[in-house]
Amino acid sequence: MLFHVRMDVRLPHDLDPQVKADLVAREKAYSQQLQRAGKWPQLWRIAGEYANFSVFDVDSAEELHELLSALPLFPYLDVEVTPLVRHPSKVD
Ligand SMILES: O=C(O)C[C@H]1C=CC(=O)O1
Repeated sequence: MLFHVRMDVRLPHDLDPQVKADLVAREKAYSQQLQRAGKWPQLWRIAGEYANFSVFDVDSAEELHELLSALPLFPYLDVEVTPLVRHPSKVD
């Protein structure tokens, strides 16, 4: 199942810089682990925003929820999920 996910990162302005650096480093490592596993095949920065458009390829909505909830930045993310289905006009 494919899901389009928009994540807006909302880190507090007064967050300790060391805590922020650690969170971002752990987020990067976790996201790259999921990308290598094929679970997170698309990751794009939205130009001019601290936000991304992603596509997740997972077995279920429950799995997507598990993966997203485990993101180190999850407490600081606004997340919008859109389930995707194949378009009838899509050429293979
Ligand atoms: O920066 C972001 O968009 C948030 C998040 C998504 C992947 C990652 O490494 O950080």
